[in-house]
Amino acid sequence: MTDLKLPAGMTITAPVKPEYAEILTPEALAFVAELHRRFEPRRRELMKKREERQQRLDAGELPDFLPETAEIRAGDWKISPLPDALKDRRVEITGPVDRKMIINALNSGARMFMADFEDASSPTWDNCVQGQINLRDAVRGTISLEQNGKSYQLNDKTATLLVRPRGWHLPEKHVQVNGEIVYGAFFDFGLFFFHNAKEQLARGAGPFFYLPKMESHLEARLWNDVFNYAEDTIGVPRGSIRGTVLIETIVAAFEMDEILYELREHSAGLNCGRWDYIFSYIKKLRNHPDRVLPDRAKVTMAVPMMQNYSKLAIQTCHKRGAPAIGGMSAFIPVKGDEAKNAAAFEQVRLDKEREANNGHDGTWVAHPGMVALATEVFDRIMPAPNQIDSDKQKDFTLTAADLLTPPEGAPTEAGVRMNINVGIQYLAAWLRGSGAVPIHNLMEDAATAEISRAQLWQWLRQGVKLEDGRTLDQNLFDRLYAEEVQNLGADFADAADLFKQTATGDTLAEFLTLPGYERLA
Ligand SMILES: CC(=O)SCCNC(=O)CCNC(=O)[C@H](O)C(C)(C)COP(=O)(O)OP(=O)(O)OC[C@H]1O[C@@H](n2cnc3c(N)ncnc32)[C@H](O)[C@@H]1OP(=O)(O)O
Ligand SMILES: O=CC(=O)O
Repeated sequence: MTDLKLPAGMTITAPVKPEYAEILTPEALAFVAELHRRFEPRRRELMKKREERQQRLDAGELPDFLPETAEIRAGDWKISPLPDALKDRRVEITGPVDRKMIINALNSGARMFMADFEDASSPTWDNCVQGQINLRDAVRGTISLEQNGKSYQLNDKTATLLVRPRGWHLPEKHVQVNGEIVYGAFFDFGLFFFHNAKEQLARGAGPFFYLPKMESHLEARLWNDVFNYAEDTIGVPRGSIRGTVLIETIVAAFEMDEILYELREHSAGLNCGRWDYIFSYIKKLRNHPDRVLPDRAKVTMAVPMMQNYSKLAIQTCHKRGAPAIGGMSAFIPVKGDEAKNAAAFEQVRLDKEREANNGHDGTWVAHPGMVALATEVFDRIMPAPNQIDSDKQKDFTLTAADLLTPPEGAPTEAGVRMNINVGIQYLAAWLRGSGAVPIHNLMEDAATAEISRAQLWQWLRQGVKLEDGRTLDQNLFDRLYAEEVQNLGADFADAADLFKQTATGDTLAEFLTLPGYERLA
């Protein structure tokens, strides 16, 4: 292991492999330390605001458009013009920062690749630092790999890179400044930006980011201030950084204009992060008996509440000259079963056609096998590079209730069992260091696992009536849970314990990845 030269006040409590020193350089760490010193107090204040808001929601308040920002919503303004590299984003593939996946994603034929330190990655120390090494090599076009007798290297034509750092809530527990933990957002963004921004600009792209899990425009303002500071510090022009904000909390859906406005010099639009959005709906409205959702499989993008969310994002973005990117269908190719495979492709086709017809400017896919299909759909429905200037959704109107009215239907025993089974299987993989896995032929990541455990928590708390008339009480839950755990077997004991803690605790844990992180190396 290697001794690093650390900036004053910084400690690192994890093993540093020799190659990590190429990323954890004194200059890069000094930059991360300064991000922490300047911006951590505001990050904490914003987390406190989240708690206060939750208390008001728990007491019966409902999210709504903010009266104090009405002028911004009514104003006539646009985001800065998009750089050429971000004008056509018809298909974006996403994946963890694993070396092989990065190469495969960049070669997949998708226009863009979002490399994910968030929901698709389990934030072990090694994943986070090795991920930075992988991305550094990807930016420079030198990434390659020999694995299982196969040689991986980049094609001549590759996707444009976007990076999703961890959200404001996730700590990087191995790094401290003056005894305070440095947060993952500062660590991931800081290291990536420091090492790659100038190189990316020189290659005709730029430091492009996806910004996850924000709950208000004030959180977007903090990112914008971080971006200004970062650009000035390394000496690149203002507006070099472009961030696409995931609208993936029910509260942020009421601040889309305001979020674009805060980031207007750095914005690359919005994305409908549907899975976290559903999780957030459950979490934020957990105390509201009239806002209980049916089984996860029934909360599709076709239900009115989700259609309204997609259309509002499109309308808001286009009014501001910004792209509105669609979301992730969890269907992935099914091996060894033609009929199921065809059904998965059909589901993705329907989802992408709905998005393109609504007016989205691009979409997400989880797997290289879905790139050609999504491209064919967008090529057919969106002949121009994007739909920003189209009239689709121009006249769309909605009320707060249209975003908040849940779809009809009661949960089922099968839905309860599926949430337990998938949640535990996912957590077992996450604890082993994999943040995205195929389970029952669907892509599962942290966001989908959050839905599983938050639904169970809310259903139990509300004593919900199942479709067959029985009440989901503790006795019934305990029986179903015990049966599912037994079916999974002893290897899943640790994950089952963590899952139960986050699905049945006295209070609903904010994120399952927080207690989970305490168990990670
Ligand atoms: C809700 C949200 O936040 S969505 C965004 C975050 N989630 C994600 O990004 C998930 C992305 N998807 C994945 O991670 C993967 O597709 C999984 C884990 C679901 C399935 O992966 P696998 O089990 O490896 O699938 P499969 O065996 O079919 O893969 C075939 C090949 O495609 C590659 N592949 C699969 N998915 C991806 C991807 N997203 N990016 C790059 N390569 C991929 C595999 O590495 C494998 O490559 P190889 O043949 O060279 O070994
Ligand atoms: O991050 C994306 C989502 O769907 O959640």
